[in-house]
Amino acid sequence: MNSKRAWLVWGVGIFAYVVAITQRTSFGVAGLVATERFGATASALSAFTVVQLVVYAGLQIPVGVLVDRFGPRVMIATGAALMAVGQLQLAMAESVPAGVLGRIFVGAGDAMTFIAVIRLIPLWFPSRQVPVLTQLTGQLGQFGQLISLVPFAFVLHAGGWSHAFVSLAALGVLACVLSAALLRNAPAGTLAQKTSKGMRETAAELGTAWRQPGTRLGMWSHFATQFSGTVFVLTWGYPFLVSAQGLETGTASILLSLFVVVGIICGPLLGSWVGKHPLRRSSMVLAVTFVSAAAWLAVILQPGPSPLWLLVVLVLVLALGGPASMIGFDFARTFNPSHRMGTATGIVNVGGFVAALVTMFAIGLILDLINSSSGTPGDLYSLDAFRVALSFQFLVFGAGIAAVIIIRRRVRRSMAAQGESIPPWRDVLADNKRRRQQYKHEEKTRREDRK
Ligand SMILES: N[C@@H](Cc1c[nH]cn1)C(=O)NCC(=O)O
Repeated sequence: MNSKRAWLVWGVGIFAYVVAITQRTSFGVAGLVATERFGATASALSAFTVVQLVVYAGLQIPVGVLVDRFGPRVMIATGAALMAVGQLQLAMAESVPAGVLGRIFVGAGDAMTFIAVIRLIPLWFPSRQVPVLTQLTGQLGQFGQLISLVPFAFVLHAGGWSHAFVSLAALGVLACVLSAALLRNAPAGTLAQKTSKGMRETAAELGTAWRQPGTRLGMWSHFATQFSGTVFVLTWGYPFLVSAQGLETGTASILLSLFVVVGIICGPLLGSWVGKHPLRRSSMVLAVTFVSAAAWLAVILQPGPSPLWLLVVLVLVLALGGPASMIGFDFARTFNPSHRMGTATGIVNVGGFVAALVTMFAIGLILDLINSSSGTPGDLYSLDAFRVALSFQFLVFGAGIAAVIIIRRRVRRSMAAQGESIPPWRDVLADNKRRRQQYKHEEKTRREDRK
């Protein structure tokens, strides 16, 4: 355990996840070019990403079961190969259906990657390192967005559509070859756990994982915290910043790349906060969700384009949703036995992506409705249209907040029935103050003893 081999396996897993995120986010950067290439309306354009995410979200639970059966190596390599096929198809596509077919392959391959990479960690590392490495995996994977935003965008604008997507296919082939050659499901001499559950047993496990309120708290936490940032990065963020807010494309790319920086800085901080306050995880979820909704409100209520500082604040707050959504996986891990973790993780991961795809589709639809009813077609991405369309998010924020509050009451009731009660904030803060004072007092005594 924890040998050079373990780090190599983790490194290759991270590389495969970075490549998956690059494939996932590439279409968001290509959105404006795609509008011209396919002559697509806003809702047809969002169909590319919506279909991709439907496939991704729909495959989460089956993939969890398959990872248990066949191990992460096959799943990661197959996922990378599928994404390469999808991007090749997109490179050649000249119609909306042909392009959407490519994104279906990308969504399917992407669905296989994160769960399988996460599954490698407990097989190769001691359990005390698992939470931190899981958070780091989630954050490091987001570097894939930077690849989309900088080199991919460069090739797209300099070399054209086909070159850009063929390059992404080549990256997928590289991830596939490296995964097949270097990944191992478990250290030599360890028997990788394989299950051979039948359909009925698998369905029963799924039902048990779903009935566990902690799993649903994880799913709704993922739902509430992740969707807005995902929508922003994958679809509407770039056209909103460039066409509606009037930013230069370079400035918009820099703003989008802040997502990665915030994740890398805040992920470990949030992880350590969660470690110290495991009974306050849902409060952190609610705080991040409220702040995201407030930042959107401030931007949408601006009479004209927002000042750059406000857009930076919006991006920073939305970016916090990524690390906060990892709290959902923490709920899955701590409320389920290890043999049900894959299924529970799959359920949690569905939350944020379902919320994101409903939102991005609705925004596209509203933009089209406004455009077709305005009598001055052509200004599809105007600021006023975006202000109306983006307000749809408040419904989703509201649903997420309500669901987290309701389900956490259930979780707390069942914890209380098992003798574990949640101390009020007042007591926690008083306890922290008392501990700080005690520490200061001990330090002072030690210093005086040394004199
Ligand atoms: N919560 C994300 C990962 C993340 C971390 N920071 C920003 N995003 C997640 O659900 N990942 C699943 C995946 O397939 O990427």
